[in-house]
Amino acid sequence: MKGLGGRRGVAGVKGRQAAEAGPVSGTDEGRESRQPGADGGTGCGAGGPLWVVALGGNAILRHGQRGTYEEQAANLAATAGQLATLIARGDRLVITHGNGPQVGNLLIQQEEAASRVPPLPLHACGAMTQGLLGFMLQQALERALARRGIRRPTAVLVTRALVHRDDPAFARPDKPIGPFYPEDVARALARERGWVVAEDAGRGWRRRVPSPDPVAVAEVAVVAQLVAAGVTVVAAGGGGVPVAGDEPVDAVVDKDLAAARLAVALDATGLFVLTDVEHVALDWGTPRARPLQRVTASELAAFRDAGHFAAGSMGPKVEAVLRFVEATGRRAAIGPLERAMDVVDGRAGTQVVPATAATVA
Ligand SMILES: Nc1ncnc2c1ncn2[C@@H]1O[C@H](COP(=O)(O)OP(=O)(O)O)[C@@H](O)[C@H]1O
Ligand SMILES: NC(=O)OP(=O)(O)O
Repeated sequence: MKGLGGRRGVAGVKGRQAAEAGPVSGTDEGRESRQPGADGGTGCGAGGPLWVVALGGNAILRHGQRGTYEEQAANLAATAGQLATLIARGDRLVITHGNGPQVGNLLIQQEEAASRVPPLPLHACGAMTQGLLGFMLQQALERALARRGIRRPTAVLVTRALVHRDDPAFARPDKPIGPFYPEDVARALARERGWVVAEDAGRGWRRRVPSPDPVAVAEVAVVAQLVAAGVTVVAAGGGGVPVAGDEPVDAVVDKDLAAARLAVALDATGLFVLTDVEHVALDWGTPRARPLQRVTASELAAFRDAGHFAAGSMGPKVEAVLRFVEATGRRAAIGPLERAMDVVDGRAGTQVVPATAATVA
């Protein structure tokens, strides 16, 4: 993976400097890095800035929806519209997406039909969700681009996330999957089916499964080749199928952490985690809650260490952007999906910058 590139940005030195300057106005960052000949030697070739974008659950399934195919296709059409605006102006995208609701639902289908058809294990369900959701995103994206008169291929890669077999996460299931339940129903399911359940960020109770830390994304070199060929790539969907050594393991990897691994390995210009809140908040869920608009990585790390970000929801997102900013010295952000371009351009969300002075709003 080292061979994919040195510390020069995909966008070249000028583009990197623009990216490091933190939130930018308009599309200066993109214009800078779209100059001919810009090639950071990453293996991703020349072109516009390369953003790794992690799509949160609401990109595919909104809270309160049951998760029908039609609901998910409609949500993805809206999501694709946001992403198409970026592609249309020349930005290059590698996209990861969540699968928590879908993989949990699929696992229930395995369990409840087990007397009639052989149930498939969790990691197989993860692979299936990668294929299906990637396909649905691919369809939506190519349609959204076609409406703008743009023909740009999208490739969906079934991707593996390399994990350690002795990761402590296997003993401490904390990844929420599947539907939300009232507490009493969740506790009854835990008793009857042996599930681990816990409350999820004030929204209800959910089943939890282990979520080992992705050490690397196995197919990153292929992702780089596709990007270099001008292809928009959907990879590490659902965080990637977790594999320890050469064995798949039953777990669900966090897609934000997988996105950070991808972004660092690809030497991406920026990492953007798109979700359903305007900002990351301190003292979230309390009357003292206040949004973070622009922070340095070290400030954000201090807030993390003080316990501001919940495991299984905001915690991994914060960890992901910190890893990217600390490893590359470039900007990352967490912000609302419906303002994707503003988040990318530094006008919305929580902008995380390397070391320059940042104001905590
Ligand atoms: N400190 C925080 N600031 C903002 N949101 C938080 C915070 N802690 C937990 N959350 C919750 O995290 C959710 C986003 O996490 P999650 O639902 O896992 O995202 P996604 O499915 O979009 O990847 C928000 O909708 C909010 O309910
Ligand atoms: N795999 C994963 O991180 O899914 P969610 O984003 O839906 O939790």
